[in-house]
Amino acid sequence: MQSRFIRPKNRILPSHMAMTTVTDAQEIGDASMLSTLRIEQATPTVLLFVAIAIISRLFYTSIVKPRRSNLRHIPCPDQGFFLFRLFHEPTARELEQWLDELPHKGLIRYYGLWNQERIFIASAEAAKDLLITEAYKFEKPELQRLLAGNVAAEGLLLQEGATHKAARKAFQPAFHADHIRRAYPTMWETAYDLVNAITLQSHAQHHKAGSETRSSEGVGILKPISAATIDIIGRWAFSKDFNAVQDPSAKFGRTYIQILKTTKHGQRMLHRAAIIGPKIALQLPLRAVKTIKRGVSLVVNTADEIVQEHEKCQDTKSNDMLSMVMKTGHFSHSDLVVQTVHFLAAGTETIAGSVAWAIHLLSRHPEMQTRLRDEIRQQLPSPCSVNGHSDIRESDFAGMKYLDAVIKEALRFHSINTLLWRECVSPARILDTDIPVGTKVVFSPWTMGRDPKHWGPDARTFNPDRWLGETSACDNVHAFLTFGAGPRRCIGEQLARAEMRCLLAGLVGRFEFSPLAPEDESDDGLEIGDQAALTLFKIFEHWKIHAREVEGW
Ligand code: HEM
Repeated sequence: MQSRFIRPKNRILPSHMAMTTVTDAQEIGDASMLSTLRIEQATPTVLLFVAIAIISRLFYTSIVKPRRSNLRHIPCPDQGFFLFRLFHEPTARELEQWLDELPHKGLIRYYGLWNQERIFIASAEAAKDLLITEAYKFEKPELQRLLAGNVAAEGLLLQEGATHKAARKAFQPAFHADHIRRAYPTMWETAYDLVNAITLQSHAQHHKAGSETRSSEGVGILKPISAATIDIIGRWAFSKDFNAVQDPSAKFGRTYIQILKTTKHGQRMLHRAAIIGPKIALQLPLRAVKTIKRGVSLVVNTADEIVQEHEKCQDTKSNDMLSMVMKTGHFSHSDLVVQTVHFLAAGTETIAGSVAWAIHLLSRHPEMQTRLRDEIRQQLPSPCSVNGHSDIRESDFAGMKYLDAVIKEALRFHSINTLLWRECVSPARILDTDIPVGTKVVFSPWTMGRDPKHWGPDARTFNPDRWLGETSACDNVHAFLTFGAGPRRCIGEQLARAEMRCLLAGLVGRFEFSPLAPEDESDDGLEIGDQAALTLFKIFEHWKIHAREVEGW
């Protein structure tokens, strides 16, 4: 074959190539020419195959599969032409609309991202079948595993089958009421730190505004609340003082809050990531991806240090969650690291978001806020009083009916988990419908908590008094799904309720909260939070509120 190798002008060859003989060069030239030719010839063919594969898959999932579905008889809303909604995952608000408008018998069928079929649990009876009766026939689907596992690691929430049952058993004693009860002094101390942090922020604002009147800018309370939840889980579960509230620049707290907080822009990125799939999205050279990866690696290293420290002093009778779990001998070192990362995630943002929603709602209902403040001040010592913060006991909260009613109502009205997912892994039955393996099932603590069929005509109104009546607030216990139900029910529920008591009591006892722009906001809070289907991060980082100190406590 004639040599067609031409040394490119101005091209400096690396030294090892500069030694290459002409023959070598010719061969290399011929070979590279051949492969270039092959690639050039092959590229259109490969592209054609890829295009055909994508179109065939789209055709199958969008047109053939829905027509062949065994679940076609389940009522389905009109979602419009599939091509226009291919990249859209319906939000909890859309599901709520279907729940109201579509006649159904407890199940609704709809299409999500990439036109995939979903079965929506539209009644408390159906929720009972999914989460209790048939619980072990459903698992968490891959998309949710990847999204949650990326930040929260494959801990208890994402384990399945026998592995889950054994792990849950090992964790159970640490979440016993007695152990939670002991956390009250720590939680109250953290509430004190939180009140101080917000006071400082508000003073700094007044100073900046140059007056004693409240600043029109408001204060950002979400980060200090998140920091408080990090400090509490650190102290209660791991005997670790992250000091995140007192020192907002402390590395762990700052980084952790950065991973979990989001902006509207961040939410849009998350939605796009869900479209292309988190596996691919997490490989993209994006700043958000780098921030998450850096943050997660810090969390994993910290978790590793925490576990190592516990392993070194196993003899000392530490009573934190990790020590109790280690004593069961169930987990290896690496399992414990994973679970530590997991509990840091599970036990922080959920509570911070719920407290933030409660404050948002109370800020919009001053009469409820005043009633709550009166109860708090009558019943509890100020966390700022000399011994007030360390002497608190669970029994001090015993008569605080209105505080508990406000917490239940905030959890009902704004369940932090808007949508949760399952995939059928062995033939199951929900109500009178056979569910085939592979079916994606969605339940929504948010819509279920606001369904007038279960909660009465004022279901979409924030009304803590509904919990104080003689009769039950709803017609079916499974209509309150904020903590899930059955064997996968939230293991941290009692800890979360205790923490919400302390943080809310500290905040509302001390401050009067009011919205920055009442006329532009609503109880639903779409302006400050998101209805995103696929994420937990429901309140935007930049949300601000007026916080005025109320003297006398
Ligand atoms: C207001 C706060 C909280 C809310 C609303 C909440 C909500 C939930 C829900 C709905 C589930 C069930 C998920 C599903 O079935 O797919 C769950 C599970 C779980 N939660 Fe929570 N949670 C909160 C606080 C906590 C805390 C404080 C912890 C731990 C310290 C925690 C740890 C877990 C774990 C480990 C699971 C998995 C349980 C299992 O699968 O066995 N959560 N949570």
